[in-house]
Amino acid sequence: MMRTTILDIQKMKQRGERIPMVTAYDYTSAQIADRAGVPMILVGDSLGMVVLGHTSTVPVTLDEMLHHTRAAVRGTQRALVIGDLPFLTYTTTEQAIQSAGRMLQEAGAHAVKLEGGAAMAPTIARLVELGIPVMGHVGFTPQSVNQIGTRVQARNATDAAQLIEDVLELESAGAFAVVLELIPAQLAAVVAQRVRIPMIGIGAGAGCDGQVQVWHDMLGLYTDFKPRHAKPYANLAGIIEQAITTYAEEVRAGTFPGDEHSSKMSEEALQAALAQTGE
Ligand SMILES: Nc1nc(=O)c2c([nH]1)NC[C@@H]1CN(c3ccc(C(=O)N[C@@H](CCC(=O)O)C(=O)O)cc3)CN21
Ligand SMILES: CC(C)C(=O)C(=O)O
Ligand SMILES: [Mg+2]
Repeated sequence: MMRTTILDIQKMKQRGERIPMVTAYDYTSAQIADRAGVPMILVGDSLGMVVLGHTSTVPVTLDEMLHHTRAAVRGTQRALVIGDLPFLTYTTTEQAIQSAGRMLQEAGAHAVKLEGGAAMAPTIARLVELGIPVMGHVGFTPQSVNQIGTRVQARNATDAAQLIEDVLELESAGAFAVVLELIPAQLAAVVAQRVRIPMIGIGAGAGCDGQVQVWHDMLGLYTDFKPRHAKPYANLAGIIEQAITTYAEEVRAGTFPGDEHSSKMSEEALQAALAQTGE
């Protein structure tokens, strides 16, 4: 089966097909997402929160991202896997080339994502020139949480106009798609109509060309907080807790393991072994 390419993703927009994307952080989950037919998987730096237990994405390192991306890539056959570049790993074009290069060469990602608007355009243009597909990310950019807090962005006219400019710059720089996070739905819809490249929303309304959800949020696995933009399609935390509770009860009661989970040897072999131990 052929791997999804950035051209396939862009064709989806041209055909008016909406694009589902989900995060995944390891082999098993990426395998499930791939089997479900999701064309793009993001190994997000949100792993700092939902996998590593930090309170923001700021502490996440490139080595941690490479470690998880390698595992996720191994789980996929069809999905395009995007590695999120973490905080302060793309502060110059040279550093971005190093970081993105490791993401593709060492971790096997097929593209990278980085946060920022017009200011990132020269860096993105150079990465694209070198053959590295880049996804942009504007609106609420979690790596700037210490500067902007966690709230809907670009609500006033000035900020909304700036966001439109930012996306146009990213498109000109050669970004193959852009994440729009936590911006008003009407603004996201207008932006999506104005550009040829897919706009992937999270908390940005139904007018985007695609959507992205964090694995743990959409499956009900992360219970520290539930962002407004997240829809729990399952309550896996509850299901898992119940399964582990039942397991613990069965171990305590001696009803697990059963014969079907165990193996046997011949009584003769056992007696012979006991004889040899000097009984
Ligand atoms: N579990 C999880 N889900 C995410 O979507 C996510 C992460 N972690 N970590 C990285 C970033 C951070 N994100 C966040 C974090 C907090 C809010 C939040 O507190 N949202 C407010 C709405 C703010 C507003 O409306 O102004 C909320 O009440 O949900 C949103 C996105 C999105 N990403
Ligand atoms: C929320 C998405 C877009 C992201 O950047 C992440 O999961 O890190
Ligand atoms: Mg991220």
